[in-house]
Amino acid sequence: MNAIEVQHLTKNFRKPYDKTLKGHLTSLLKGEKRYKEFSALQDVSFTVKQSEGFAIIGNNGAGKSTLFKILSGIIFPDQGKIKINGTIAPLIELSAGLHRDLTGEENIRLNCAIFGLNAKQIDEVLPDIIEFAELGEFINVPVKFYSSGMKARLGFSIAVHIDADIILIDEVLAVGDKPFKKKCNKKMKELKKQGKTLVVVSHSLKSLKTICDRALILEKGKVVDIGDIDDMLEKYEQKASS
Ligand SMILES: Nc1ncnc2c1ncn2[C@@H]1O[C@H](COP(=O)(O)OP(=O)(O)OP(=O)(O)O)[C@@H](O)[C@H]1O
Repeated sequence: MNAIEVQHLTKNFRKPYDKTLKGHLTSLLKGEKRYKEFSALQDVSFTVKQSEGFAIIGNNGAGKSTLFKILSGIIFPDQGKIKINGTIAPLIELSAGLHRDLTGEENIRLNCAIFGLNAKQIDEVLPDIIEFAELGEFINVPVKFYSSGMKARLGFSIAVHIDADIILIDEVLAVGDKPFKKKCNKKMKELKKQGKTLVVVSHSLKSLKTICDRALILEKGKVVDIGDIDDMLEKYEQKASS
């Protein structure tokens, strides 16, 4: 069964023309357009199978985060269809989903409640999330005082413990230290064995190899290729070095 089906997805954004204030005012008076439209995603189609590890690879600005935001329901596409079979836990951008004035523990409770866990379920899962995050005393400190690595620990730990069917992981492995990255990789492999679907964005290609079965290469919002992870990484690296 497919966990995710994406068909002909297109997302346009508006970018202001690079003009001086005088230029903008002149355009305004002349009734000229002050923005140009561009496609962050253009006719993107792919499927992710259940319990598959699926990587999205692409250079800066290729559209990876935009695609993740659409999959998580944070923003909507202009065109295209998405079908998600199951519950989804998005771990996108480090601080997204974490409230800066709440402590680590309060953020865990809040995120679990938003995901639909009741008070008893939250009490059950809370010790596991705290233990995995390894934040020590900082679990009782507001998140605004956390480093990016600490936020990544908390976000990752919440996302992998709330028992979602599909987990979206965006670049979290880039900021964690070596022992934590190792622990995350191990956890992701365990989750796959349990039948969870993982969709991962990372510039750390080596770690993708151990977690993902297939990959999609995005370039300027368009799908270049989809296939076996080793083939796609080789293709991407060849392109980068040419
Ligand atoms: N809200 C927005 N308004 C206007 N343009 C945007 C918006 N969000 C993203 N973009 C643009 O869309 C394009 C794709 O951005 P996106 O963040 O999805 O790329 P990415 O592949 O995740 O890049 P990176 O690897 O640097 O994180 C970029 O040109 C970016 O400037």
